Amino acid sequence: MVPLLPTWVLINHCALSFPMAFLTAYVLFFATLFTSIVAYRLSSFHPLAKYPGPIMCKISQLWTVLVYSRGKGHHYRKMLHDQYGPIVRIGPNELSVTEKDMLPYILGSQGMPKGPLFEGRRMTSVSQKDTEHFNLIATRDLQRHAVLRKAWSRAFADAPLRDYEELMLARARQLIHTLKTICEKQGGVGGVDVASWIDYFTFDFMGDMAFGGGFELMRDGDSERLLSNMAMSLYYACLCQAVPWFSPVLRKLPYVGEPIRAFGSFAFKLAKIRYDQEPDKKDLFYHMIAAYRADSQESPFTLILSNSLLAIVAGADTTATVLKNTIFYLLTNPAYYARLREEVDAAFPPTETSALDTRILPSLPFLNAVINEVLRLQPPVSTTLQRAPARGTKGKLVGTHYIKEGTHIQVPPYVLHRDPRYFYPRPDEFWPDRWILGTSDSAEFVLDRSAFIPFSMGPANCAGKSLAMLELRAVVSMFIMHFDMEFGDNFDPRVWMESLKDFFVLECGKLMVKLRVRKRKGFEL
Ligand code: HEM
Repeated sequence: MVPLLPTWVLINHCALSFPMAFLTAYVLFFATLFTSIVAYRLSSFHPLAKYPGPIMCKISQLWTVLVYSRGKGHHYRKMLHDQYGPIVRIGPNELSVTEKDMLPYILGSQGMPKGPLFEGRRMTSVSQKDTEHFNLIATRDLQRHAVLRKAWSRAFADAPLRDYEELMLARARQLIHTLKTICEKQGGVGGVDVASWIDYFTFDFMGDMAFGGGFELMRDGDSERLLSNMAMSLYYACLCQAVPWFSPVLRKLPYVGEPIRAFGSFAFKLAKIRYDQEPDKKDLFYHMIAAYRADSQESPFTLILSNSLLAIVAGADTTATVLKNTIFYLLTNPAYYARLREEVDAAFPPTETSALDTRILPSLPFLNAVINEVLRLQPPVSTTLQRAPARGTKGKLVGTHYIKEGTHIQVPPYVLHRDPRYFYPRPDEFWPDRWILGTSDSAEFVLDRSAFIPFSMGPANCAGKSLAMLELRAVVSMFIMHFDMEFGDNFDPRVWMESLKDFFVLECGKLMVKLRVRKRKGFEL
């Protein structure tokens, strides 16, 4: 409407025809609007004016979209912090922080609710008002988050964990058995893309855990293209997270939105099946519904539907990434691989014929050091832990920094974990021994566990952390026990590193490995 006034002026005073006047008025209007916005964002009046950062970031979020579309957002963020320091302006209204003393005020119990990024990531077309349809991770309202979180937390208490452990070990045995069969068929040495098999395994297990079964990727392959639909959905979610208003538009686009819709209808189908029939074994939703009923009158179907995608994405992809990277780092460092094998073999001596005893695993120092080191160097959620002052509060004091409502903060674990102030020496290198040397902050050695946040921290930290650690320890140990591994012919570690893409969850490429079944007594599957 506003440009109609200059249109009238141009027609009457400059003798322009209506179409020319109309066009000129619109061009002038938007040029003035954009110039004013850019001028304001770069001016000293902007609430984030005092923070350093690249000019492109200060001008528009579209710059961030461009950077993240290439998958190297984690490298870019590290470069920004190396250049500008621990607090960087990474968007017109956004800061990135690696100052660990500020973490409790951002992520911790004195912290803030989730930021707008979580709206951009939503894969289903749920309106802003239908808050009961948001899953846990996408819920920005603190009270609503607390209700949902209680259900998730109860579903990960000790007793439910034992139920999931049984399911996880059954699937892990299936994975090892399948890989052994491949080795036999290939004359003793199986050349396989371990990355795909790990994806199949984590997906099958999440299916068992969340829906009482349903996926058989290890057995049947991925004919429904679940993994590629999930990967594309994550990619689009990653692009939209910086521009949440674009998310509903993108979902509706005919070709581009197809994988998101396919993945959404797949989750709907599973949720429906799960709602209609109780599984034989107690699964995630069995425990969640029981906990939820005590606090809410809402239909369990809504709970299942809204959280089903979250269970798969949060549980399968993250754990798979760490498993793949653990195998990668071990094969790149044969001395560490040999040391880990020694430790695992000693813990489960050849006379032992029983299956893996998971109770022993948390006490194996090198196993845990290796896993921590992988989580440190390649945290699956690398850069985008975002929080913002609660709506209507005007702002929040974060340490000594006042953050106004309408601006937000991200914490990038990838950068924090490589900060020499917290991990020193060799902050960028795979050096598991730092976890064995222990906590210290002398000039020669620093290991600051309070800056180690692969599972985030505070009230919205990873709900599945205990399960993830159980799974990581067990599956890594089983690979070590049952196989001799080396990289496949022509495998180039640089290509692997290049394949790691920060699409909000770290994505990986192919991991070609030669597997040889170990000739060793014991270790029954
Ligand atoms: C190594 C594996 C895993 C890593 C590194 C990891 C990491 C994380 C991180 C960093 C967050 C916070 C995300 C944010 O605030 O943006 C998170 C949240 C979450 N994770 Fe995990 N996760 C892993 C495995 C799992 C598993 C196995 C589950 C089980 C299904 C799970 C369930 C969740 C849930 C439900 C949330 C949302 C918590 C909330 O908003 O309160 N995660 N995870």
